[in-house]
Amino acid sequence: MRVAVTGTPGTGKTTATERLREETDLEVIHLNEVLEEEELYTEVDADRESKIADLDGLAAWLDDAEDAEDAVIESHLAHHFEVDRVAVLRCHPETLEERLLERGETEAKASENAESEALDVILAEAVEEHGLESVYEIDTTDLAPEAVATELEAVVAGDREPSAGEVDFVGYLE
Ligand SMILES: Nc1ncnc2c1ncn2[C@@H]1O[C@H](COP(=O)(O)OP(=O)(O)OP(=O)(O)O)[C@@H](O)[C@H]1O
Repeated sequence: MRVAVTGTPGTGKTTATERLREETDLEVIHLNEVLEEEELYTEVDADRESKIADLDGLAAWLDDAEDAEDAVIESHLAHHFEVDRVAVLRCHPETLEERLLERGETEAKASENAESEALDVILAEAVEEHGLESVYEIDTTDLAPEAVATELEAVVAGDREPSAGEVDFVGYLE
């Protein structure tokens, strides 16, 4: 079973999957680390000061990595790969913005991500690529990282029903 954990930056993917790694025997792969270690990026986007992932390179790396067969793949890009289930972490845009500013991101990056979260961008991509029956939304706004990890464990174990479209932050944009 390969499960993607995706979501807008700041929804808490890294934090929750680290808890998952500590508390269970699940294999957790942080794609950001793979991208850095294997230099799987095509160019550096100067304006945003971020690297552009080489999606084909990452897909090939996942195909070859023995421990990636049965694993939790964490990244805001994780839903672009071959996986059995997709957990989409969500967070109210205002809370998301606060989390990102606290983490030291710029105002521009924080508000851009808050808007993208309000527009369900990653959820829509996940549903388009994997279908409603494979997507599980987890609203992390009022959940501690341990509780998010518990929800993720339930997704992996098959103890949760697929859910997409239950979280609605569109009012934030009005
Ligand atoms: N459940 C939570 N409740 C409150 N704060 C959280 C929660 N999860 C993470 N945070 C905080 O929010 C910030 C973003 O978390 P984290 O880095 O895990 O997000 P991410 O989704 O992995 O982001 P990125 O895609 O940029 O790697 C961190 O400062 C973290 O401490």
